[in-house]
Amino acid sequence: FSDILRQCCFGARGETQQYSLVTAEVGQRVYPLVVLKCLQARYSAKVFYTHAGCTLVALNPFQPIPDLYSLDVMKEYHCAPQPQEFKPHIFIVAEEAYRNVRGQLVPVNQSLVVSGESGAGKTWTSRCLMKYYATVAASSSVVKNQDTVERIERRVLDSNPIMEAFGNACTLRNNNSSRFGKYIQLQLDRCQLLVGASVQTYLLEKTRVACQPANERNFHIFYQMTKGATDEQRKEWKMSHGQRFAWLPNSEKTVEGWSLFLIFMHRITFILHIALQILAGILQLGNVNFSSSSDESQTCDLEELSKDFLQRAAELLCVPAEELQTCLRVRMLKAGKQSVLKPCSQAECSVRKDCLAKVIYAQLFEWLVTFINNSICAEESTWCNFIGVLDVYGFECFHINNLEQLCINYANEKLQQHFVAHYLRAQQEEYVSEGLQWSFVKYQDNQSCLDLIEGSPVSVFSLLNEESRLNRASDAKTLRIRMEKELCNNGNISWDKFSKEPHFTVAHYAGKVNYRIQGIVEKNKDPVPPELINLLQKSDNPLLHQIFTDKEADNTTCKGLSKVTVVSKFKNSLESLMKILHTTTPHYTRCIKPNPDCKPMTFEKEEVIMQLEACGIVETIHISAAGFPIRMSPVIALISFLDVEDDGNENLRHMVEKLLHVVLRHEATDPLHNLDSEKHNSWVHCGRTKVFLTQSMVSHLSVRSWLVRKEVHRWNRAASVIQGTWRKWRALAEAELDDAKDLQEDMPALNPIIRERGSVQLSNIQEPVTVRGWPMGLALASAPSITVSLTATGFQKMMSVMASLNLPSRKGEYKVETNQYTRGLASIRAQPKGSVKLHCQRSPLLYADRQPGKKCDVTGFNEILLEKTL
Ligand SMILES: Nc1ncnc2c1ncn2[C@@H]1O[C@H](COP(=O)(O)OP(=O)(O)OP(=O)(O)O)[C@@H](O)[C@H]1O
Repeated sequence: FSDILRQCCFGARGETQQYSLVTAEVGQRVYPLVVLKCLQARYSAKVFYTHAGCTLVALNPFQPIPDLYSLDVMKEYHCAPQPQEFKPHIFIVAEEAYRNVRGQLVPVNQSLVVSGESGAGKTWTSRCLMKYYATVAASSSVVKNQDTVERIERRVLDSNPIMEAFGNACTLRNNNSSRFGKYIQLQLDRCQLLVGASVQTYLLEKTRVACQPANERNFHIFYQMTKGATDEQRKEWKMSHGQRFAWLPNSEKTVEGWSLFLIFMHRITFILHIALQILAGILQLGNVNFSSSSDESQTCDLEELSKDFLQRAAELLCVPAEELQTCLRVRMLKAGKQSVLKPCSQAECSVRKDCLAKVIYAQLFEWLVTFINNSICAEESTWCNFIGVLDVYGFECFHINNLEQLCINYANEKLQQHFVAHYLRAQQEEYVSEGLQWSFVKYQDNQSCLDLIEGSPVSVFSLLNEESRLNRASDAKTLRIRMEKELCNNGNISWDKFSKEPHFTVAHYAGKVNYRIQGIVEKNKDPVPPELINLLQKSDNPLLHQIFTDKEADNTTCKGLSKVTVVSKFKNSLESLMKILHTTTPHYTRCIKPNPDCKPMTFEKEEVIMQLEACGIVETIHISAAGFPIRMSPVIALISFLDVEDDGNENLRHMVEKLLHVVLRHEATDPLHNLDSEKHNSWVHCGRTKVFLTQSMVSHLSVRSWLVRKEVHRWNRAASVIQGTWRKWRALAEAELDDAKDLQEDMPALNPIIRERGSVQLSNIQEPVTVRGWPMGLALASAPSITVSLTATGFQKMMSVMASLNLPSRKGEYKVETNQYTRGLASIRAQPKGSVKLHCQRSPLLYADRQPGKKCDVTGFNEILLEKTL
């Protein structure tokens, strides 16, 4: 957590290693809010990337940001000796992974996990990463082949628009939404040059082919085809002029990826032409409608216009029209070894038509991925390492959630578990390297939720599969009762018995989600009538014939479509993905969508906080808080806690530890006074380079004399921890100029903080504020606006310090010359009714409504440093 705020406040990782955020007396609830505020402040300052521990948070600006991803910026990050000291950027993640490969650190292979909800910027981020590698890992010595062989980097990048055309669609949440997950493996040779790539896809939303949610669209490729077809192609695709397609709603909108499609059409190979012909067949199929039949024993008739559409579909799919019609209208029932033909109802005909379109599209997409892989994948002997980019759907929770959401959220649970394990390990490693004797109490992970979904012997998946195997229509209520009975021991599942629609609720790490049971088994079976497969296998279209015949040999897909359920297939592919992830060094990027309407520069807090929870940032904070969330260098600890300077004493850290305990024990008014020292020992640890404090220590420190009731910036925390008093502060303030010089010598380390000030926001430090001179001064110097409540006495003391500084005064007015750190001219002026204002030429510094006997508010108390140095 300290990392988060360190980054939130100061931008670059590592830059202010020795400082940490200390939020005193804040419950865990407050942490995400602090993160939220920081992200908001950074967003409004047009800073879109923020490091949060081992994660990069990427806020979507929803507008092009000039020069943020330019070639020069890429080079800058690539060539920097310490890129992590630059402003947070996706290129830091990219470069870090690349350097890991170059350094051959084990595990050498890397995974860049990009997640977030729809429209958050995953695809954009993945593209940036790929462009980065295509640039920095490009071979400069391929010139010899350049004329004949397309450079591999280009080919990898060019495959993107093709995949997006087939797999992306315009949805309510994103005009260019990827309707599948993907893991792109960038293959590097011994010299870490990009020599190839391969793509693995997950869970294509094939239902979209035949059924588009209201106000959404079908896959881009269909619109690109209908808009871009030449007369010749129209003829080839049997599209009449101005023909409307039932499966292409909202055709009037602009077509995504249009210009890229034109390029694609130029380069298209013969086989892709054939693929487009199949797609044209699907479109014609979508216009086929059946009328209802009054007699169940009779087949449904085709509507008049549909005859022509069916004929065209059959021709494009290269299957006999008669057979196609029969397959759609008649189903085959098996009774033992006998088969019986039964006419389908109108609704069943429609389901079969949709099913045909879906199975063709899904298989075609799979074929396309293989086709692309064949063109970009390097020979195994030529590459030795890889960097994988995983672009997956984020956690989803809609009003109605179906099997698709269950699969997506299950994948997210898996990734979250992987992330938490990695994060815990990283934390643990840091403690070990710092020499801390401490081990994590087993963290409450999400294993029980995963057990609920995929575990054995009984789980949601196992029950769904059992139900799917039964040769009968499934009944939602019965399934719900069964689930309730079998899964009642798992605390992650619950039911609302009074709900009209049978459903179950899963408590995911990111929140509870209700899943509808109605239709879930059918979706899981995803049945494809064998008649349809037989028909496609007989197709004269070479591609269609090939993909469906090949699939027959592959028992897990086509033939097995009736056997291998959706959840089993998904679970298997996810398991292989996890296996790969486990063998790589992961890097996490969480994309956040700052508003649901994709408006530029609009930050809606509720939206963001939900996503912070869903992407596991909140969880990370909790894990961090379970360890030592506060870290500071011994120097700063000394400066902050005691009046000790870093004199190079080799036992510095022991001294700090000792002194810290002394301070803690001798604070008479502090409740820590009554606590045994054993406990103290577990709260403060001095590592090799940093002092570590636990969260509980922060809470205790904050209880009374160091009471800090709201979110407080780390500097104030340091200041309030200080044992000093106004008197001491005054003494310091009165010290000779030498003292000020000493201070200035110590300043270089702190200067960056002062320079970086601007994102610090504080409110309400309650009395008594124990200011012991310059750390507080620095704290204040680094904050542009702080509200501090002081007692009237405290205020008077401050005034007397002012007076003791011999500030030139006129009647009721003090003038203060500021020093190099504060710059500007300040003055304290008596205000009517006893209030006092401190003015500064550069910014209003201090405002106090002085109400004798009551607390006063002092606003903009940010440049007190000047008193000290004066
Ligand atoms: N860094 C960025 N700078 C400018 N615009 C961006 C950036 N990231 C995202 N966008 C904008 O946001 C839109 C949505 O982003 P993107 O398609 O990457 O989302 P996604 O997370 O992949 O969504 P989905 O899951 O629906 O595919 C992009 O089309 C682009 O206009």
